[in-house]
Amino acid sequence: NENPTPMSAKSERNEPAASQPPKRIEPALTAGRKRFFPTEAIPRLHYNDPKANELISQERPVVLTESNLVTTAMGWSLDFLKINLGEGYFSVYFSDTDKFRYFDEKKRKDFGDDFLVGLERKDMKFPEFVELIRNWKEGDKRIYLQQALTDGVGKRIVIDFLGFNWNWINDQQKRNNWGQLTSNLLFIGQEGNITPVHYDEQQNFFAQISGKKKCTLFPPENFDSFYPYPVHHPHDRQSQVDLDNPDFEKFPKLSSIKGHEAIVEPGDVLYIPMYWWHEIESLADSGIATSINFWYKAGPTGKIEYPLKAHQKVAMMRNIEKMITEALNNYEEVTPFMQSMVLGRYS
Ligand SMILES: CC1(C)c2ccccc2-c2ccc(C[C@@H](CC(=O)O)C(=O)C(=O)O)cc21
Ligand SMILES: [Zn+2]
Repeated sequence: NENPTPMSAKSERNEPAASQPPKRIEPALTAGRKRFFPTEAIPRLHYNDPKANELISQERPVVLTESNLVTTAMGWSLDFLKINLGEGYFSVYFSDTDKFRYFDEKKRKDFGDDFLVGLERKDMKFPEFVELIRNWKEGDKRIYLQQALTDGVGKRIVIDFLGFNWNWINDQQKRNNWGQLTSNLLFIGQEGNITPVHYDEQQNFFAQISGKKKCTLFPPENFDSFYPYPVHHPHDRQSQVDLDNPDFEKFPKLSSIKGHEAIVEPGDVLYIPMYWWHEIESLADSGIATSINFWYKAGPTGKIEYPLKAHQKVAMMRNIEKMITEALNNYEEVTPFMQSMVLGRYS
């Protein structure tokens, strides 16, 4: 609220001092595009609720409220950032469609650029990005800024950064035996932008600062249903399927998926467990979407327990795929090689 009533005025009018915060109106999970698969709501719990900590320790998604993880960043409007983010260059992605499929620059050399359908990256100064996003109109390429919060940012940003709820998140890192915090990335994109379904190999506390994002998650058990690109492909870790027009002939196992959904609003933190598939849609009519994520490496595996967890099998498949592809040194030989190994022998 722009002009909070001064406390004195309140007491004169004998209003209850701290009136209850307005009841949160649950945004209908049906917001966003229609889906061909069933979904269930991701639990939404107070960040100190023991049940929340239980879910995190079980590597299951949960939306945490009231954590104040990034409350000091709530004032990071575009104008504020223009003044305080610093003079550096920022990575801005452009897409011809509403989809922003991640690509690994390092893997582009082997694949030329034909895979890069309508996606490109430009480095620019923040004010230029602000101009673009403010003057955007239907028909323009969509834009998405992604930038690591590292040194080089202005001192106001550093102060706000130091004001994050590090006590809580450092405690989470310790109690769950996670590895190091690898990065805090700042994301600023338009309403309607979609990051298609993919998985990351890190634990992620995903903090929403402005706008609403509809997050649809699927467990690592669904590895077979999402048909990820080959590991050496620039779209490694991304699913080949398009959830908006599914090709059930090419990807038959897609028909049996069930999503876990949440709409995160400013102040919410979504725990995206490592290896969980996730698609993230910046909801229309919710304004510019700003998020900060906290990516943690996995901790040491410790004792192997059977049966193996799905994400452990995903890690194994990745290693085997890498070894075989590199050893054969020929992309085309991978399928016949692996078929010879198992067809008629293990099946
Ligand atoms: C789309 C974009 C800007 C991009 C383009 C090119 C290369 C990488 C990426 C990339 C990586 C992560 C995100 C944040 C988030 C998704 C979301 O919030 O949209 C997410 O997936 C996560 O936090 O794990 C967004 C992007
Ligand atoms: Zn991700």
